Amino acid sequence: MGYFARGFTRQHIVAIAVGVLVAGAPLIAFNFWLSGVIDRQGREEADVSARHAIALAERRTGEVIRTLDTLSAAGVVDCGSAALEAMQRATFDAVPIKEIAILDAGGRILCSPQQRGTAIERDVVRRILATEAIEGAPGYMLDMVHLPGGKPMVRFRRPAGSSPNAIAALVPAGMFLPHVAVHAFEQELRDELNGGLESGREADGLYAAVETRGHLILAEFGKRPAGQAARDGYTAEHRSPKYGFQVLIAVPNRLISAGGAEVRWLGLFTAGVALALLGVFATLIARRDPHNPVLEIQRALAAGEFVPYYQPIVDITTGQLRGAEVLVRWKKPDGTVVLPAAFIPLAESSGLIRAMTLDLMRRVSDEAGKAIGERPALKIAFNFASKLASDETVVKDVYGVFAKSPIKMTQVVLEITERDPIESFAATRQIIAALQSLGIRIAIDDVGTGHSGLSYMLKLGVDIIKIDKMFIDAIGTDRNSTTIIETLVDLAHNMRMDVVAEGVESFEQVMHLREIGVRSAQGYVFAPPLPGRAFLKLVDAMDGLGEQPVPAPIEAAA
Ligand SMILES: Nc1nc2c(ncn2[C@@H]2O[C@H](COP(=O)(O)O[C@H]3[C@@H](O)[C@H](n4cnc5c(=O)[nH]c(N)nc54)O[C@@H]3COP(=O)(O)O)[C@@H](O)[C@H]2O)c(=O)[nH]1
Repeated sequence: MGYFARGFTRQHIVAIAVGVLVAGAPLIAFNFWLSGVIDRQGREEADVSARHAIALAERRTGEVIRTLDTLSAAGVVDCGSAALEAMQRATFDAVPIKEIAILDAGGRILCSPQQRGTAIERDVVRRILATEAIEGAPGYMLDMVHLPGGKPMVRFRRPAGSSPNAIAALVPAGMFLPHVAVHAFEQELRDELNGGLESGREADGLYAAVETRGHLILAEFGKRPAGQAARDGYTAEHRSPKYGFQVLIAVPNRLISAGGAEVRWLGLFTAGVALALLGVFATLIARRDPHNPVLEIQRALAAGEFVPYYQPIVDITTGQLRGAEVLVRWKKPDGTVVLPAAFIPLAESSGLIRAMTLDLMRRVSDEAGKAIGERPALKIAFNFASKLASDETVVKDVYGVFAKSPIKMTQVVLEITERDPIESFAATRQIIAALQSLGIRIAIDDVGTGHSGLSYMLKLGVDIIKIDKMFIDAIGTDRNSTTIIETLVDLAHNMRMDVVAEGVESFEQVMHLREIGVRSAQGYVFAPPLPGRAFLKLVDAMDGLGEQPVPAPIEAAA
């Protein structure tokens, strides 16, 4: 109890209630929807059954009328042996007819192939309950007949030729409403109906009837619902356009819903399992390790915690600002600033580097776009992971950023490092060409540190080479490094490429680089990577300076 009291706060209870609601609402909605579908289906089935029953009653009536018409036309008007034989054959051929008889003008049976004995004897045991003319069949009368101990019968009768006699056919009432007429019902309904029809017992709330327009009931089972019972169910009614018969099938709602019980349970079970799986999935997502570094980067990216720092690039022959290299920093909400070495490798391996690079470009455009755009001589360089340089869709994205930016394409430099191997030389070459066609320039970064070989990298058709700090550090101490730098500078000049020296930390290095013909350099001797505001101040301050000697170092801001 103590644990419960301590462990569950109001928020927990609200969260659980919300969870139950969120999980339960779709189930309730689904159940609601399913009930609607089942009810609609049940009603449609009742309608279909009623239409079947009407079709059947029409077919049977038509068959009886055709048979009697044929006999009458063939001269079957009395009790001669030929007439009796024809009546016997017709009884055998017409499925619904159980007996054909010749009646006298008073309606008494004169003879029938199925009946032996005198007419008087037969009339004593046969009772006429009701009589009505048949709509759509001129000259025909319909009698409801009761046989002793037998099932209810329907008798069709017409004049026998021009004689005063009549010819009549006896049809069991059940022929107008057999169980096949309701075959479309769900199993439960079928059982009810069949049970009702075959056993004679009252179907539980289910009612079906075929009646004439004058409400003479030809066949029925069940108890006709009235009042509330009628309101608590659905009644399908269909009328025969030929003979005016009407079929009524009344199904209580209880049976309609019962018909779909299996479907409902199956549906609810499936929906429940799907929701449970969703729940498990959602829990797993919620429980994902909050310290997963890739998720952390993803979150920080969405929160805008990756910001650009700008390291100035200086013309060491004039002292003018030539532009800047953008270096990303992770500014955490607690104020700590994380250097790229701690997250760039993971951003690259997880694929987040693309979003990060494009985000950085947009931020630079927002923050320094105006200042840079107003000074066309300034260039802005971005580190461009070699993975990105082999993805052709990136060209469109980079274009999308700078097409809307005050920074012109011709001011943009993308630095591809020599340190990482190139995944596909052909694709990279193509993408570089596409970027260059926009006016963007491409630099090889960290030259001298990779395994690809400079000549291989140069085949990519780049515009700038950036000499790595490693060689700059060795100026004045290692002759080989100095020779390598001189060779690189010569090579670059011969190939009409620009050279930028990186990681320049001393005035001696600046002097040496200037002597061997290097014009652009970046390094702590001028400035560390600066946050946006400091960089913009520097851009402003450098405006007034004409051709000046190399500027004095600026204090690192981060
Ligand atoms: N794909 C991307 N990679 C990026 C991005 N931003 C940075 N990086 C990569 O991280 C590497 C390390 O960057 P950083 O820690 O910012 O270091 C740079 C400078 O701060 C540092 N530097 C510059 N001048 C000096 C100096 O005089 N002395 C000294 N000790 N260090 C100096 O060097 C790094 C310059 O990097 P680069 O020119 O790119 O080689 C960095 O190397 C990038 O690969 C990014 O947005 N995307």
